[in-house]
Amino acid sequence: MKMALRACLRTKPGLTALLSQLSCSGHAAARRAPALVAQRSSSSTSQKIKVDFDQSSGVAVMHMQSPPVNSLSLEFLTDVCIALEKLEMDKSCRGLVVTSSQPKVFSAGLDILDMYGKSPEHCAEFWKAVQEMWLKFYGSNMITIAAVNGSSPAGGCLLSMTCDYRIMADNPRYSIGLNETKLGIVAPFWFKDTMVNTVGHRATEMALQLGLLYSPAEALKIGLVDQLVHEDQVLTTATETMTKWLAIPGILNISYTCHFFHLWCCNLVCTICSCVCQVIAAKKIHLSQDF
Ligand SMILES: CCCCCCCCCCCC/C=C/CC(=O)SCCNC(=O)CCNC(=O)[C@H](O)C(C)(C)COP(=O)(O)OP(=O)(O)OC[C@H]1O[C@@H](n2cnc3c(N)ncnc32)[C@H](O)[C@@H]1OP(=O)(O)O
Repeated sequence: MKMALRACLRTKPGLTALLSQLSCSGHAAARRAPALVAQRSSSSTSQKIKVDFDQSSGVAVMHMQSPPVNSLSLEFLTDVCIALEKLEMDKSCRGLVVTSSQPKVFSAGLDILDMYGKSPEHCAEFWKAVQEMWLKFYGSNMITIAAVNGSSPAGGCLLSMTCDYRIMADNPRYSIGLNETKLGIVAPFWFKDTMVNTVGHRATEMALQLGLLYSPAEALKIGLVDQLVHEDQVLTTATETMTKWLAIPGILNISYTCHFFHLWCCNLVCTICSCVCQVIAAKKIHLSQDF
């Protein structure tokens, strides 16, 4: 699925342009960007993201380092998107591993504090940034592997599902899943679609209706993650796996099918509608709070 989306993006410049208009690269571009320099290995750091790029293997490792739990705030999302954009532009970068520098947590999902009591403008910007992260990872030209070295609820789970492969730490204290229902919120349909593409319809129905968080063993069983390893081995296994994937001829050039392209277009149109609705809702809430 992800490869098909990637191919769509590569072969449809119009769509790419539309996406870039939709995306929040306006505010992203205004911010500092981690630079990738042409040397064998390079390391670039924003406050919340560290990228190590090994030019000889063409593999970059993105470390999320936003304490305490890598919650996805507007600022953090923007940094992630900028870092990804930079890597995407460097054609020598063929693979990306995403992992966490925080102990016990991959990502706690959307930053709840960044959604509460904020202006409608901030909410709209925030929501756009969430969508941009999803679009950028899902449509990435690189092979992406999530090295899930801790708990990964809600938006954290979404982030990992946008990757081609997920390796999780085999620690029963960690959990992963779309738990929005348990928080009294509805997971947006494109969260749902991403999960359907990962684990299928029935497992997604159960997961979303009950707001399930899965242990690593349960997640492996339903296919939400692809591999469990000891937590000390998550990153090394991810880079080894990446090497194997990148050795497959033409891995970055898988052709797309019309079906996937249609699905992509549907998602795009619905995303625009959803974005407009969010803004309207935010404005209504704002108005009602005034009375
Ligand atoms: C009206 C229109 C508005 C438009 C805007 C958009 C609105 C859209 C609404 C629909 C959205 C639907 C989608 C939602 C997706 C999400 O991602 S929602 C977020 C869901 N996240 C969670 O449920 C995670 C909750 N956290 C945890 O389960 C645990 O914290 C953990 C397992 C991640 C880590 O556990 P532990 O290591 O034990 O740490 P803690 O002590 O629990 O936490 C440390 C510290 O972090 C704070 N924190 C945790 N999670 C978040 C978070 N998601 N956002 C912000 N902050 C978080 C926690 O409060 C602690 O802070 P303090 O130390 O107490 O200050």
